[in-house]
Amino acid sequence: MGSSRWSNYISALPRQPYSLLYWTRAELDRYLEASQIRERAIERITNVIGTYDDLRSRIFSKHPELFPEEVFNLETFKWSFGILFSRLVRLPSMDGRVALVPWADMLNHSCEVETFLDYDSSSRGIVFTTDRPYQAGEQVFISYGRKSNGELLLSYGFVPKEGTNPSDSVELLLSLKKSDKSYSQKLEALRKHGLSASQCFPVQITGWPVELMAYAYLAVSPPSMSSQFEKLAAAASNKTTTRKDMRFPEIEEQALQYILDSCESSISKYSKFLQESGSMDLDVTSPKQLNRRLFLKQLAVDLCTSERRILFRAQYILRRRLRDLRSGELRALTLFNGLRKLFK
Ligand SMILES: C[S@@+](CC[C@H](N)C(=O)[O-])C[C@H]1O[C@@H](n2cnc3c(N)ncnc32)[C@H](O)[C@@H]1O
Repeated sequence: MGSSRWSNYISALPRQPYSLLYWTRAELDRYLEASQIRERAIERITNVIGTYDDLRSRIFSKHPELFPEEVFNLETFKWSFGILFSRLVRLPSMDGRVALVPWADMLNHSCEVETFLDYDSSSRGIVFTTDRPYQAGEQVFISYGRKSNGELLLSYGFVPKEGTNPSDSVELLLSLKKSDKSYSQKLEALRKHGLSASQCFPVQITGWPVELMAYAYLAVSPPSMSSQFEKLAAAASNKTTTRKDMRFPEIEEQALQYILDSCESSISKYSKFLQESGSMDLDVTSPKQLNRRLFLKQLAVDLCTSERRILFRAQYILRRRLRDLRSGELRALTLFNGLRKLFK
């Protein structure tokens, strides 16, 4: 490596990138059970290990003289991916191609700046133009992209302070009910559009996407609406143009209640973890192990607190809409009964 022009750069890279790639399965289960980011981490780890196993059986093991085990092993492979996930830069001027940009990748992320790295064809180099003035000696930040706290933890191993990330979101899991009379018809419509019986949708502090609403409408729609299943599945998968004004007043209340139920079940998982986290780490044998556990737990507590905060907001909005809908219905019913009495 010493002969490489990149040797100084490579030796300055962290020995263990901070990312969920380095959490064990037991740590993911213990600390991130409430968050959907756990599934993303498991998927990512499985993919990295799967890719390594595939390369080892097809190439490394057949050419050990070119790929010696002491260099091309799972640990170094994982390290390389950890480095890539935490340092790759997407370059908009090069059709979004990704690159490792030595030294520029030493810049830390701030959710408050809109400064991105990009390729500049006139100087044939990577440039970044800051969106604010900096004093000499002040730390300069860039943006790693509009990512949620969960995505930042997944790839970069840190969680911004609660309430400071305007791009923060939480994945809400919605599922078709197995007892639904139209279960198989709905599932068929979903599959046709690349979705499944359980689906995650991002919820932000400002609200939720129309795709989530379409999925909820589909989940609660009665068999009499079967002609709409296809259209709703398409809207849930973001494959339709007519979804902006999609409303079904006859099942709106059920759809909102269905989202609220999912939201509340998710909130209770977060609350359980946050409540139990105080007394979680007493069963350790070494100070090193204790330090690691406390560090990971703090990251998990920060993530879960920020995700639950978004769900609390969604819960508030949903309850208010339901209350308005129900009081509107009640007013209409009272009016109707009044008129009936009048004509008796
Ligand atoms: C592209 S590197 C940034 C440079 C890093 N300080 C270094 O020299 O290795 C990304 C890593 O920096 C750290 N990092 C970046 N921004 C951060 C922030 N706002 N808070 C905490 N850690 C941050 C995380 O460990 C992340 O995995």
